[in-house]
Amino acid sequence: MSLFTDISIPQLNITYKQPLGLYINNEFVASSDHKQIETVNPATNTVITSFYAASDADVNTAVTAARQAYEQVWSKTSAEHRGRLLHNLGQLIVENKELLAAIETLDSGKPYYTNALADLDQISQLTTYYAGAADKYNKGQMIPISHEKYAYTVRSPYGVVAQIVPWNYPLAMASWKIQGALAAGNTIVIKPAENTSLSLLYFAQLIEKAGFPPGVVNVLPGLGAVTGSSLASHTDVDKIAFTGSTAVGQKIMALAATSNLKAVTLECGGKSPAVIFDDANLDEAVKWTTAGIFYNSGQNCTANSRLLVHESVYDEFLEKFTKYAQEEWKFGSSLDPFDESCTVGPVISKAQYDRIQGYIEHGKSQEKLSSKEIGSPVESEGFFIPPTIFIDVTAESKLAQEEIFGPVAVVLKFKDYDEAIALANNNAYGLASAVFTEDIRKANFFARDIRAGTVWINSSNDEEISVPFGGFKMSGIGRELGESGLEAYTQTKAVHVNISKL
Ligand SMILES: NC(=O)C1=CN([C@@H]2O[C@H](COP(=O)(O)OP(=O)(O)OC[C@H]3O[C@@H](n4cnc5c(N)ncnc54)[C@H](O)[C@@H]3O)[C@@H](O)[C@H]2O)C=CC1
Ligand code: BAL
Repeated sequence: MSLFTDISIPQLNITYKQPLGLYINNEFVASSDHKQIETVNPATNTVITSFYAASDADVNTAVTAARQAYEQVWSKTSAEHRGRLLHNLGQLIVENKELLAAIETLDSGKPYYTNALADLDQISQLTTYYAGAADKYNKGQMIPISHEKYAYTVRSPYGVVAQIVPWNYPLAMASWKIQGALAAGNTIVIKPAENTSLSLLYFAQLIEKAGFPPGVVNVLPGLGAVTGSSLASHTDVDKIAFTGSTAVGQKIMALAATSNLKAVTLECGGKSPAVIFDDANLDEAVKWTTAGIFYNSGQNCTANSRLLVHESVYDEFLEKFTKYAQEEWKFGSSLDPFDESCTVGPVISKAQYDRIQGYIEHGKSQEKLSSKEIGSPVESEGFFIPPTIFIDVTAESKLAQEEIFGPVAVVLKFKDYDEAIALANNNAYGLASAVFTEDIRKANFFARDIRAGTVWINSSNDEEISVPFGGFKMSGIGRELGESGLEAYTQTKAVHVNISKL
């Protein structure tokens, strides 16, 4: 199989050259065993192309390249220069914005105009942030001890870091990891999700163009259980950062522990509550929470998939929510994510489609829950699931406890603050939360009492790249974005300086 292929996207009148190889030492190569993975367009369930899948041997080759690059070049590169190369990368991202977004839509099914272009805007913003941060945040401390001794600390990069990312925000999740790790002075081996590798493979070409030396960033598409596991257990990888399901995060943490006790950052699953109190601005709450569950077809780890509503406004909220969602969150006229009217695309795969439909069927047939289909089911080869809400759900419901990761929310009722916070915390996850109230004390009591890594007050899912992101409980370990995105890729070295004369 060739290392490149031409791909056409007629909806945007684009034809481009798609890399299909592993990206090691700033060049594309075939996998050692020539194994390949097919990637499918989720809107049509048709094969787009196949690309090479990295073997254990390829992982070792890439890690060796990253190690040599770190020891011989990158560890001797100034923070100012790292920032300058990231600035170059940011300019190339802007120049390639529309094409990168189009590849993302083709491969993941996310709507081009409302989602993919917005992902690229976030990527540009965070690249600029880390380009500027590289020579500013990695400072240590000077610690005077005595007349004849002082100490200082240094924020050292880990060295070679492995990164594994999911399919819901392919290039954004990769950029959350790559840009911070580079700014902090590490070299990288990153594995995209097998069902959405095309955008990162195209993006890899920008690495060399931006001036990064060979081996600084290596991109290894491949199967999670093969390439991913190999990275997690490799003894010459100093740190691994993962975004994806909690179940896989636990496997990775175990491999990290038993291999070489490498450092770990885990961004895992969520079942985030949005709590609407009786004094909430309901129109605002509806606007934010419909986006909070239906944006990206609900494939959002911080999706507010549990709606907890005070009993006195429950019926009014449900009526407003349903009406607004029917108007704003829909497949569009042609079931095409490239259509400007599309705000809800297909879910990523047949496997995810079946998994989500399983939850919907369970809710209806096993738990006899009432549901409202915001949109109508469609006849399509694609994996389109209409936005759905289940009402009058109890805390013990399978649909209230487990992550569905699709355009499906559950609505629960509460009578007072204590019941609301108890319901909100009654879950194994703790990634994010939202609260809607006009009472500043109640809002801050909630922010204090909720066990979640992110709290949105009178909004939902409006991320900021300068604000730390990560979860409590089974939602993960560590933080990304903002200064955390640099701290996560450095470790502190303490130097004691004795100037006494014995
Ligand atoms: N906290 C966060 O920021 C995010 C969390 N997620 C969570 O991820 C899940 C959905 O994404 P998926 O891609 O299905 O997750 P997943 O865990 O199946 O896959 C994520 C990545 O892990 C890799 N992988 C799979 N098995 C592996 C193994 N045994 N060893 C090493 N790597 C392996 C996959 O190839 C992929 O690149 C949901 O639970 C979602 O909430 C997704 C995106 C962001
Ligand atoms: N919204 C970005 C975190 C995620 O991947 O879902």
